[in-house]
This record gives sequence, structure tokens and C-alpha cells, in this order.
Amino acid sequence: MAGLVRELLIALGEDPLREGLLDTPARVAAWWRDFLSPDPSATLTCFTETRASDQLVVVGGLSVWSLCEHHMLPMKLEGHVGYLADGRVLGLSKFGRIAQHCARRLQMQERFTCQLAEAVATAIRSQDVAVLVRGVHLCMSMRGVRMETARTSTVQLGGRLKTDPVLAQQFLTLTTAGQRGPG
Ligand SMILES: Nc1nc2c(ncn2[C@@H]2O[C@H](COP(=O)(O)OP(=O)(O)OP(=O)(O)O)[C@@H](O)[C@H]2O)c(=O)[nH]1
Ligand SMILES: [Zn+2]
Repeated sequence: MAGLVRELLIALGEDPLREGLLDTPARVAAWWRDFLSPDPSATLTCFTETRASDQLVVVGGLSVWSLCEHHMLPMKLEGHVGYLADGRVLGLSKFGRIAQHCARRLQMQERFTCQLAEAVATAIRSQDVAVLVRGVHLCMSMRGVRMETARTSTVQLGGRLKTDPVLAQQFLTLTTAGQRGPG
């Protein structure tokens, strides 16, 4: 990868041997390796909690950086995950770990939203999962159409969070309310 970055620098009209660029290929290669290798040791710890029966749990503010696969430019995604806990709850930090895992690849916001929902559903062994993602795409703000204020929202609803409009509405309300929470 470092060799390819060196070639890219040359294609950009740069001298890869000038002092400021000498270590750039290695740095960029290291960054790509890091970006594409989310922590494989993360275990998705679940707990049995019989009193959490039919409880709506919403974890928001799962803020991650990903890369748009069309332009290889960053997109900042903020995920909100809701699920119906029914005797089995997932460790709260694990939502963030799953979001990081899904973000660290060349992505589209819609696919990220689906993959996040699917991974949470697998971890809690239930389809009662909802995911809302808000995204800012640098390919739309720093280049191309150049719209700094454009925001994209994607929603994936599954199980009872899809079939029960009251639950779906509660989820959407909480994803907004969460932004005014403590701290
Ligand atoms: N649906 C979707 N589109 C995305 C996402 N990220 C980037 N895009 C879009 O991918 C499209 C690629 O369009 P092209 O016409 O092939 O590329 P382009 O000429 O660079 O397009 P412009 O961005 O309009 O300049 C653009 O409309 C981007 O906004 C994403 O996560 N989801
Ligand atoms: Zn893009």
C-alpha cells in the first residue's frame, strides 16, 4: 500500500523524496491498516435480566467515521439503536463497538444502517431492533454539489419495532430526546 501511495504522490505531481513526504506513504498505509482492522477481540457480552421484560432500550450518539465507497471521502455517521429487551440485555458499550465495526470499511450510509441493525439483532437474538442514522458526507460538502448543511437520515425498523407504530414512534421520539440528555 505504501508503494501505491508513493505512486499516487508522483501522479499528483509531488516529489515523494522531499523531506515532508518521505514518511507519508508509510503513514498513509498504517492509517488504512488501522481503519480496516476494527478490534477483533470485542466480545458482545449479554446479560440475563429477567426484570427487563418488554423494555425499550435506546442507545444514541454512536458517532463513527466511515468512508464513502464512491469517493473514498469521510462520512460522519451518528447511529441510534433501539431494541426490545426481553430477559436478555446487551452490554451498552457493545452498541458502539458494533457501530465501529460496521463503519470501518468502504461504505454507504444505507448499508451501514442495515448492517448495524443486523449485527445487533444477531447479538440479542431478536429481530425487535430499530436503527436511525444521521450522516454528513464530505463528498457532498467539500466537493461536488458543495452543500455544507445537507444531512441524511436513514431508518431501519425490524420485528415489533416495525409492526407496532406506537413502539416505532417511541423509538423515534427517544432518538431526538436523547440529544438533550445529561452531559
Ligand atoms: N445513496 C447514497 N449515495 C451516496 C452515499 N455516499 C455518496 N453517495 C452518492 O454517490 C453518488 C455518486 O454519483 P456519481 O454521479 O457516480 O459521482 P459524481 O459525479 O462524483 O457525483 P456528484 O457527487 O454529484 O458530483 C453521489 O450522488 C453521492 O452523493 C451514500 O452513503 N448513500
Ligand atoms: Zn461520496
